Amino acid sequence: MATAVIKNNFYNVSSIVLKPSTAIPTTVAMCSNFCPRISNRLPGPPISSFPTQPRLCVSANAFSSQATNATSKEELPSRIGFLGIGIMGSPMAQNLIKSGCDVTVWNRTKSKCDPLISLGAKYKSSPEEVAASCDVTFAVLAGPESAVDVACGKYGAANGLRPGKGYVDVSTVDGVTSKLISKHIKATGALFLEAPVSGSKKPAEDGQLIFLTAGDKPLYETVAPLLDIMGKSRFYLGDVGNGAAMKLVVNMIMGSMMASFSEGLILSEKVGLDPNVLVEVISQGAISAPMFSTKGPSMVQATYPTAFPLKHQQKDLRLALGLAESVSQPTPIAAAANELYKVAKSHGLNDQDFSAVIEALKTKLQSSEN
Ligand SMILES: NC(=O)C1=CN([C@@H]2O[C@H](COP(=O)(O)OP(=O)(O)OC[C@H]3O[C@@H](n4cnc5c(N)ncnc54)[C@H](OP(=O)(O)O)[C@@H]3O)[C@@H](O)[C@H]2O)C=CC1
Ligand SMILES: O=CCCC(=O)O
Repeated sequence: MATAVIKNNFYNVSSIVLKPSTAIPTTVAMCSNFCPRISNRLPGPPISSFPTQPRLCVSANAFSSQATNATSKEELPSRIGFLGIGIMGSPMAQNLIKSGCDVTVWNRTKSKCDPLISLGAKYKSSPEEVAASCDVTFAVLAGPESAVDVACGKYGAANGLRPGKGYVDVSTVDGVTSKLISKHIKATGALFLEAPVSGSKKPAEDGQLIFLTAGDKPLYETVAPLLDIMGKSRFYLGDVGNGAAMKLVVNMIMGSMMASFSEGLILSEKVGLDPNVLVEVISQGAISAPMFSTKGPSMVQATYPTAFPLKHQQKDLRLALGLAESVSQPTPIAAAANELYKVAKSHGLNDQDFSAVIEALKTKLQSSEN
């Protein structure tokens, strides 16, 4: 059982029901004032278009007795670094800047930093320089290799860290990689938090991400107000590796759901049904999911505007299968889904949205490749 922390209070998560509009419980509704109050403590102009949806903060039961309201006693980190300005990193950094935070950015492809620099961000030419000039540095990188390289490589962030600083890795990686990065970061005397996110491009833009954190609790408490600017809820899950594992399990389920949904859309059309009607039927029943309603109509049109790149979904399935293998847990559905994403990649769909996996099921596409 997990407990929810909202302002100074702890709640049994199962007793909290988030409903739209007037049905929001008082205790949860209190939290809608949370971020503007925090943001007013940050330097810079007040937020005009800041998301005001409720924030839910959850920590694993084992930690609930120590959990405190992070907003009541922490010193806000005044200089924030951001490494990796991609689909996710860009809107996340943008929300911090718009909230008045002092943000310094770096990206391998420098031009992607330009819009953030226009908004007031500073720029440094290496992860090392960013980490050296900031109190807390966030990283949102493609996967294990880039996350290790940017944190621990030549000119990597670890070179700029020292006691009193913190490093928060938001990239989706496996637990082994996260522990390796943690070891390097902690060897400098700095603190480490893994903080992969659930939620895609739009939730990142809207400050509605779900943070799955693990690692140094004091750093979690320090960055909590920043997580609340970028997200709608945060989970503290204990030791490094638990956040990565939670993220991989979630994305394993998501990847399998999308593959199954794709089969359903294709089959419905083949037997003469309107796949748009299938999307509508699904939306009204027990298997309704925002993912199906949001992506279904564009999948029927065979368009895949990228929110979550297909190559990253296949990476996450690969890492999830490794996680399952490490504990000898059969995951046949995820293994089959992974094969489908690999076929989609072989058709050059790497950078399309992961919903493009449906293309791997199209007979015409497959036979034209044979
Ligand atoms: N998009 C989504 O919906 C979500 C993504 N995630 C995860 O967040 C992370 C980022 O995703 P997203 O923003 O979509 O991905 P993008 O592909 O848009 O961005 C990847 C980032 O990693 C950088 N990068 C890649 N390789 C290297 C390298 N070798 N050295 C240095 N930097 C490198 C890229 O730099 P450059 O610009 O130079 O290529 C870019 O900044 C991934 O781990 C992903 O799985 C998590 C939740 C949702
Ligand atoms: O890692 C990507 C997750 C995408 C999502 O949660 O919608």
